[in-house]
Order: sequence, then structure tokens, then C-alpha cells
Amino acid sequence: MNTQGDNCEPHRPAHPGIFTMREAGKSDHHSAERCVDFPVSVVLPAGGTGERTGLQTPKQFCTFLGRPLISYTIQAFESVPWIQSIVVAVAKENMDLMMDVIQRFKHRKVRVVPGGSTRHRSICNGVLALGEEERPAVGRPKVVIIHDAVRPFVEEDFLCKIAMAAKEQGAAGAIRPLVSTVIATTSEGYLDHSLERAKYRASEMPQGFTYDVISQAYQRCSESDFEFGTECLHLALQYCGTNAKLIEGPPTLWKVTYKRDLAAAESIIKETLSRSACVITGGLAEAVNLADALRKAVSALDMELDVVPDLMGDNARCLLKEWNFIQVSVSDSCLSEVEAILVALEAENRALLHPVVVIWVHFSRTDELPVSERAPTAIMELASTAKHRNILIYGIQLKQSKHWERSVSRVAEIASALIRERSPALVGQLLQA
Ligand SMILES: Nc1ccn([C@@H]2O[C@H](COP(=O)(O)OP(=O)(O)OP(=O)(O)O)[C@@H](O)[C@H]2O)c(=O)n1
Ligand SMILES: O=C(CO)[C@H](O)[C@H](O)COP(=O)(O)O
Repeated sequence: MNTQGDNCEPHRPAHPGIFTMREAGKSDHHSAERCVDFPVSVVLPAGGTGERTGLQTPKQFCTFLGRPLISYTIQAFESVPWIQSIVVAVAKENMDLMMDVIQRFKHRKVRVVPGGSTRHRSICNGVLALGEEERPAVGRPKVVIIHDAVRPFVEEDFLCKIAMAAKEQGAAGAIRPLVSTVIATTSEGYLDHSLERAKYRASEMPQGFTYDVISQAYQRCSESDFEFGTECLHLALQYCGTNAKLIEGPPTLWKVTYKRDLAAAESIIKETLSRSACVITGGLAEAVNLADALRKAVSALDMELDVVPDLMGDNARCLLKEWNFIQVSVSDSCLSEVEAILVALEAENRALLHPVVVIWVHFSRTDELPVSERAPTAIMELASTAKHRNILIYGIQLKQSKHWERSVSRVAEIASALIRERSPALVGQLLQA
């Protein structure tokens, strides 16, 4: 990430933008596909300057793990099959930056329109663009989902609920319980009155509207709404008489607003990428034993390992769902096994959206040299090349000894730390367990 800050919420994240539930193999995807059988498009307002972060770069373009925040949000929507198109409203001065993001991360469903001087004006531009869709395959949507570009953790299931409720009610929005009590102040800065917290909710995003409701609301609303308004649901109520259905969403819908939120978002993304790894053993008994011991050791670190002899046949599924690979090599084996993983990852274009970690664990018997003399240089060279392709290679050496259990748990701790941190600075290092 290109900024500093403290972490917050240790919440298990929602993850679109990280990987889809379908990829993870535990999708409710088909039921969502069945329930949303009408055209849905999305408007992402991304035209703000992010003044409250205090940074030069607008927060939607701040990068984590080499990828801007807005790309995570776009990916969250793009991976939902029933979403037909996404309009992103971007300030004119950031148009080129946005086009570059679309190209680099191969976003397919996105169209960019100019943002406005306020959030409502940016959203309005997006809604208008949906009415002027030129691509014949993409008709006017039945439902429009509006979502801040700076809320990257939104899941398909929740989008489905919003889209369905919007179709039925005309409008729907995410809410959360209030964290603090809301009070009204006098102009002199004294307490006027406080609201009964249990009666109120924080309005979050996403929100959904039928196209007719949201386009009419924007046609009818006043200059003052455009200038000072903060709530699309309110426009639907005031100008179309539509009472929105409110649905409680998960805490991860929170909006990146301050600098510390950028650090929190990065930590959520890293945490999500670090839940599991695939261990490749080559099938050798010693490597398999070590992999099994590692599997036990990392489970205490809240990580799961899938142990496979190779990445062929059925095992190739690991290439499609895993972000972390551990190659266990025994004795005199060299880095060719790691090279083979790189080739397979490249063939799948796996590292396009997130850096993939590959750890070479080299095990040597008591009577052998730890690794060949050339190994430290070889791994550094391989890692430097792979880094340009968004693959982070690290090495760990392990020697058979009477302290075997202690060494195995050291390997587990180092591997888990490397996977969680994904530090580009440590690539190519051959660490001792
Ligand atoms: N003229 C504007 C202002 C805001 N937004 C977008 O509305 C979302 C939520 O707004 P907010 O968090 O207030 O973003 P900023 O206005 O950028 O932040 P700040 O108020 O700190 O300047 C963001 O995705 C932001 O880019 C927009 O599209 N056009
Ligand atoms: O939650 C929202 C609407 O319900 C918006 O995200 C919020 O209004 C954005 O406002 P601001 O620009 O003041 O952060």
C-alpha cells in the first residue's frame, strides 16, 4: 500500500475482488443466478478527491499489493455473472489513470463517464449513461445498483438481496447499527438533543433502485439536493414516493474514508489471500511426511494446507483457486520444481489480480549439505524475474535434526508469515528454519 496507518477491524472479510465464491468452490452462485433473472447494471461513483485521507492520491486510486482500490471494487461486481454492465464516474483529470487500470487488470464490463462536482452529480452522470447504452447486447437495466467505489468488500449474496428487494419495492439499501449515538448541537457548540440510538441506523452501500425510480429521482431533484444531498434513498422517497426496503449488511461494507481505513482494507485483503496454501511434494515419502507435519503445524496458525504430489490432472484445480504454493524438495533436488510451478501459474494467468506466493522448502538429511552452493544465487535470480510477473518466491531451508518438531514449527511460522505479509522486499531470500 502506498500509505501508512493503523489496522482496525479484525473481521473475516467479504471477498469479491479477492476471489469469487465460485472459485472457492462453495458458491451460492447458482441460486443467486436463478433469483436475479432481470438485467442489473451498476454505477460506481469514483469522482471524489478523498480529502479526508489527507493524501495526494484520491483513495480509490491508492494501491494495495500492486492494485488500486477501485480495481478490487470493480472485480467484486465483475465476477457476478448476472451483472451486465458497470459504469464508473471518474473526475476528468483521472480519466487516463482509470483507463490504465481497466486495461492493466483486464476489466471487461466497465464503461467510464465523467464525474461531477458532488457525489450526487457523479451518480447522476452514471445513471444517465445507462439510459444511453449503445451496445445492443446491453439493454437498459431493470435495476441499478449504486455502490461507492471505495467500499471494496461486497459479496454476491448481499447484492442479490439488494437487487431483488429493489425490483420488488423500487428501492433498497444496506444499513448497519450505529456505532456511536447521534446528537444535535446548538450553533454555540452545546448539546441540543440526542437521538435514541436503537431507533436509528447507519445508511451504507450498496443501494438498488429500479431504473425508472432512480432516473426520475435525479430528473426531479433540486440543485440543493445535487449540491448538499448525501442519500439516494431519500431522493427516491421524496421525488418518487418510494419507501426503500432496508437490509442489514455485513460490517465489511464500511467505506474507506480515512488513511487508517486504507491500511485496514489492505490487511483484510492480505488476510483473505492467506487462508490456505497448496503444498506440492513430488510424492517422495520424506516430502509427504514433512507436508503432513506442516499441515498440522499451520492449522494452529489458522491456515489450511492442501497437500498434492503435483499439479497435474485433478490437482490442477489448486492452480485455479490457490494464491499460495509451497514446494517441498528433498536432498539434492534443485529449483526446477519451482520453475515448473511458475510455468503452470503463467499458463493460467493466475497472478493478474493478486500476487501469488511460491515458497521453496528445501529439506536435507543430516549427512548432506543444506543446499547446493549455487542455490542462494539461483533462487534470487529466479525470484527477481518472477517478481515482475507478480509472483513472489521465497526459500526456506530445513535440516533433519533431533529438534525435528521445533524445526517443522519454525518452517510453518516462517511460511505463514511470508504468505501473510507478501513482502516484495524479502523475495529471493533463503531463510533458515
Ligand atoms: N464529486 C464526487 C465526490 C465523491 N464521489 C465518490 O463518492 C464516494 C463516497 O464519497 P466520499 O467517501 O465522501 O469520497 P470523497 O468525496 O472522495 O472523500 P472526501 O469527502 O474525504 O473528500 C467515493 O467513491 C467518491 O469517489 C464522486 O463520485 N464524486
Ligand atoms: O452512505 C452513503 C449514503 O447512504 C454514502 O456513502 C455517503 O453518503 C457518502 O457520503 P460522504 O461523501 O459524506 O462520505
